[in-house]
Amino acid sequence: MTAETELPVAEPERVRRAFVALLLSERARVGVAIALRVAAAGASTAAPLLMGRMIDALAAGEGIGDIDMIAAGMAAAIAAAVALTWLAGFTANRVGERLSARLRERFVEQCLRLPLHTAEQAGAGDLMTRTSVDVPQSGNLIRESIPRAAVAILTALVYIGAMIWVNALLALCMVLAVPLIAVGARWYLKRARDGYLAQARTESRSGEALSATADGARTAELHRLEADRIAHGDTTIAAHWAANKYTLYLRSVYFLTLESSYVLPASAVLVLGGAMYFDGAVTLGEVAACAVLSRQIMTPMNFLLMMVEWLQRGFASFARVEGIAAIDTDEQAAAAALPADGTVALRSVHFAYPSGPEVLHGVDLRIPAGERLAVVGPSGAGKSTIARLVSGIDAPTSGQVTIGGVDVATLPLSERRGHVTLVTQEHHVFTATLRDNLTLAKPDADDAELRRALATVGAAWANDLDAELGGTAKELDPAAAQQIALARIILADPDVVILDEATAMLDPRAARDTERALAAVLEGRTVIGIAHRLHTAHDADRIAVVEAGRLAELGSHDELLQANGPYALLWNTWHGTSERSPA
Ligand SMILES: Nc1ncnc2c1ncn2[C@@H]1O[C@H](COP(=O)(O)OP(=O)(O)OP(=O)(O)O)[C@@H](O)[C@H]1O
Repeated sequence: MTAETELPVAEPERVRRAFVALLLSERARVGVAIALRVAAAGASTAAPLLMGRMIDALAAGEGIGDIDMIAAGMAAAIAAAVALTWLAGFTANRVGERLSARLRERFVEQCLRLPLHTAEQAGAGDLMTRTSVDVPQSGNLIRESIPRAAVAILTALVYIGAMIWVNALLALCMVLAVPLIAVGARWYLKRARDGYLAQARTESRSGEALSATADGARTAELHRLEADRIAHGDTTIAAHWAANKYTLYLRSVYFLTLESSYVLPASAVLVLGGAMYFDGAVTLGEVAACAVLSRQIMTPMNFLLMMVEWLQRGFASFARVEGIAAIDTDEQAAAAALPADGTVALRSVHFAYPSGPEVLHGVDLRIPAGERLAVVGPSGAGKSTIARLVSGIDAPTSGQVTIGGVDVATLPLSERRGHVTLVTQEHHVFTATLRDNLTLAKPDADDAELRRALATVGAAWANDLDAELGGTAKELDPAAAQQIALARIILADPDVVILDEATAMLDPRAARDTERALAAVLEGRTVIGIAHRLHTAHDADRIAVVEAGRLAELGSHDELLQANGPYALLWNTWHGTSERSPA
């Protein structure tokens, strides 16, 4: 097993650019939501201002008619504020939903484009946590945190503007809140990003540890590894717990500073306002309006500062989601040329799995287009590794693998899929109709084409293309699942097909039947069969014997028996004689 390498987390600059690009993709709607919010905040400042005006009118002994007019104005302002706030919230939610849907779709597309070796090395836990925790959290960021934070900022700005308009000196009292908030926020922000990233990372690891233990429960039991697995689970859970506790500590300190910060300015407005009123510098109404506004400002301010925590957490998740996009999916790799045909060539190919020893030590092999080659050899010789290199899942450490004269490593994934297909014994049937399961390989295939493909692989059971398969709907037996996988190849129509243990799970008779059907279908294509049973090798045009990461022999069945080398030994052993002998 390879050591797991975590998927990357996007750098702050990339996160910023991705986020702005996402917002700009809905710029008109975002603009409307902001305008509505400014209007709503404007309407809610009118009420305290009119209240101050009313106090002054009462103090000046103005007539009841004027007071009524002001009261009516206040009622209208409150009604407008309620209506506009609702409308602004509604618009912001709709935009948020659209943006978060876009984010989710993009994430799925990026996951599907991930090179297989990257996904394999990352392990299921990392990708699973990004999907189940970070994508929803990023959705919340876009749907709730950002609109709410924007609302809070706009509202606070409008309130401060209104205070300055009433009395700049009283508005200045708000500054008293700044030092405490600044110190608290600075302390928190310095630690929060790393804290939340560590929290997400440790959550992935504990998820990975638990799912690996559950998946391999039988093996763990068989090899008495229960204690090891439990200890591993405990360690990852302890790390997750410690990371959670740390972010909780950050929040506890931060919120305490926030709570204390906003008592100061409200008190200062009353004390200073009182003194100024007795000096005749302000009216009672102005003091009252500023006092109400100073309280009112604290609601969005307080909310905004609490949002910093949500925003931190949201952006930490967004960075993990965006990290997937940062992976070089080699889609960008320019396809300088496309394969001319199905000729496969390996030149001086060396390969080592990450952090492992070299497993292929200079393999040279040329398979002309249309040839059927069987690769045989003892377990661990490197047969499957050759299959992975030819299909482009891994790139050689040195040397070159080409299809139709083009380096497989330079072929973009989408192109590569059209030229080479690797079939293993894992045949996944999706919970969907038979038609959907097949059109994965060729989206525009019509029913007649699908039926032809099914008939070619001998899937006599498959006559209803609308039948629901997979999951609880209809559990398919391995042979039927394999027929679907093979029908997909026929539809995908690649130049090169690699069959790696593709028929290993079937009983020999079924395997032979399928291979016969395949032989007809694959006529004209290059076929590389990793042969675990020698009878399949016997049918091939040529046989490559791989031993300890090297090509030991190459030739037809008859030639190799004549040569009386490793293949002859395997063949004779298989037939019950251990001595090498000519065919
Ligand atoms: N994902 C991996 N990470 C690290 N080493 C690996 C990995 N897959 C295979 N190996 C190692 O590479 C070597 C070649 O393995 P490979 O699977 O290619 O052999 P094989 O000939 O196909 O064997 P088998 O017939 O048992 O499938 C072996 O030593 C194996 O342990």
